[in-house]
Amino acid sequence: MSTVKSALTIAGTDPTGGAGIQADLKVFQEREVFGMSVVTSVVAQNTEGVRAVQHLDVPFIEQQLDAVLEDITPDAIKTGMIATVEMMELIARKLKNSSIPYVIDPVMVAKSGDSLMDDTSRQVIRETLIPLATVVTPNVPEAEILTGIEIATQADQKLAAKYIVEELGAKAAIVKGGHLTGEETEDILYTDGHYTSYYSERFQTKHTHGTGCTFSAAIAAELAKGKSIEEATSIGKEFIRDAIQFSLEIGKGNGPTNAWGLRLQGLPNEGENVHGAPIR
Ligand SMILES: Nc1ncnc2c1ncn2[C@@H]1O[C@H](COP(=O)(O)OP(=O)(O)OP(=O)(O)O)[C@@H](O)[C@H]1O
Ligand SMILES: Cc1ncc(CO)c(N)n1
Repeated sequence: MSTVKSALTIAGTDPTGGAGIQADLKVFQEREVFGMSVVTSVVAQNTEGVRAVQHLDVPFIEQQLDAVLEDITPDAIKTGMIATVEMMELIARKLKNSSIPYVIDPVMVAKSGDSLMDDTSRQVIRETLIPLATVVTPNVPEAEILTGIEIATQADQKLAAKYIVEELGAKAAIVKGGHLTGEETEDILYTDGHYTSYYSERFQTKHTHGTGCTFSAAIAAELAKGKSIEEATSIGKEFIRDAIQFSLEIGKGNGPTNAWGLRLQGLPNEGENVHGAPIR
């Protein structure tokens, strides 16, 4: 029996591989958990923006979920783009009595500004999915929609994180500071009555496609390995820092994060792989 832990992502797709399901699977692989995925929406997007979206039928999403869950029990679950109320209700029904750590990245708008969740769902996610979450990882605009609190400062981030736990019923919330300004980014975790801040330098780069997906997938992977919420967030923050510092100039728009991080700080030398080992 394998001792490798597994994680399941339930999310939308990005054919350029930088966000959504594809990003999550790369992060799971890099964090050494076995990655599994259920697709909710197929998105025609690239580093420049979203061109079109097709939502899969809810009964078909259910068939995918059943196929995985009746075979393999994941050690952690992450949801990303869950665009409609019907999809949320399905996932809530499936996860209601589960004790599997569950990370919600409440994806609403892509970096390009394109909407990935309809208006009703932005409200309904509060009642359906958030109460089931082990960790919710909103960026500033998402936290504002979830809580109704305008966020401009660290104190506002704290209020919002506490609201998501105390009022909406999540076990923990991390209000990310990527959208604020300053020399550092500060992500604020609230859980069990305590705040913890996670910092990194703010890199001046436009290559931030998929940062939210990468961060939350890394946290889910660490929870799958049995780490505490605080430890998982700390590892996730280091992981996303490296993935942004060495983000990849791939595509014509905002390039993707680099899940290899420190191991690929530039292009590999000719004849070598990302580990610096010869390609045979
Ligand atoms: N320029 C930057 N330099 C360093 N860290 C950053 C930068 N931008 C974002 N981060 C960090 O990346 C993580 C993801 O945050 P962000 O707010 O960008 O997520 P997001 O907006 O949900 O991303 P996405 O566009 O994928 O939805 C957080 O830990 C945040 O602090
Ligand atoms: C499918 C998907 N999920 C999340 C994001 C947010 O980056 C995106 N661009 N696409």
